[in-house]
Amino acid sequence: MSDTAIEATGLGKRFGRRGGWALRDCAFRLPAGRVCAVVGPNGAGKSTLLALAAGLLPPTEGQLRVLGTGPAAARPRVGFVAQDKPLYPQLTVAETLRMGADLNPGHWDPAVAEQVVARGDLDPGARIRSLSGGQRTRVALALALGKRPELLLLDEPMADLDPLARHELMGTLMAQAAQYGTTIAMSSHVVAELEDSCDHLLLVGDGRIRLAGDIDGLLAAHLRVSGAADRAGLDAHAVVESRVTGRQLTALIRPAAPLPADWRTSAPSLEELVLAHLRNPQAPALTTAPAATEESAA
Ligand SMILES: Nc1ncnc2c1ncn2[C@@H]1O[C@H](COP(=O)(O)OP(=O)(O)OP(=O)(O)O)[C@@H](O)[C@H]1O
Repeated sequence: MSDTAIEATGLGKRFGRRGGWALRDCAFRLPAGRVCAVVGPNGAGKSTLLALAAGLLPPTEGQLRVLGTGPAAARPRVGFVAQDKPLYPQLTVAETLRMGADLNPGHWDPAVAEQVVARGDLDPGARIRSLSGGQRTRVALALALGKRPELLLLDEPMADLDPLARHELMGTLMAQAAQYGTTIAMSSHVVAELEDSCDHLLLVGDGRIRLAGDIDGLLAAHLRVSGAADRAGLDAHAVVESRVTGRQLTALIRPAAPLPADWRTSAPSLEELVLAHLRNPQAPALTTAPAATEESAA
């Protein structure tokens, strides 16, 4: 089994010959067994990236390896829940799960799928078209989890779930990851929701990878600093954002040299780190790949 779930090199996707690039020059590695948050503003390219990894879209340029092979070849081992949760509206919940079993001979876990549905109090005889958005999400997640995939790609899976359902389904996902070593890549706009469950981050902005790597490593590489207003003191460091209020300078930096002794420092939270990069699209990118200890600053 490959120790890498997804690896992209020079990956680009353009829709149509004259369309703009939805993704460009993307390079990152997601090690197997990680739970990865995929974050970024609207239109950044998150759905495109997940659909490429699911083998539903061909890349325009570059390479994408999934579970040690091409995305199309990896599809039987990958569960994908798209943003619009496509299901057959005329089928019942039970028929949908039976279809899941038929489509995944030899690796279908009926107990997992039925448990996800049952916890939502869904009537197995109910037609998909009669379900609410959140209930459909539950059925789509049941299908994806029942497949017992090695890699789960989830595009905003929690967006239309109520808080209790979010909590419960996030718990189910984490249990799956812990029990079977499933790699999960999950996009969301709610960073606080990902903080406790994810250990890896992909921040996509304007079709580029802005941050990629182990969350602890990315957080450790950044410092929130404050001190006397002297921007020159920042010159030695990679600055994500800085602000002067009166005589006070505050900044989020990647320190590259010893800091002045009178600066106060604190560790940023994941939400602070992500928001600072979203507010400052020109901030230098950082990609860390644990196995290769590769680091690049663009
Ligand atoms: N099928 C398509 N045809 C043409 N352009 C597309 C298509 N799908 C996506 N795009 C474009 O690619 C870019 C990235 O879109 P994508 O859906 O991947 O972003 P996203 O990060 O998932 O956004 P959101 O957070 O709003 O869901 C956007 O500019 C979008 O307009």
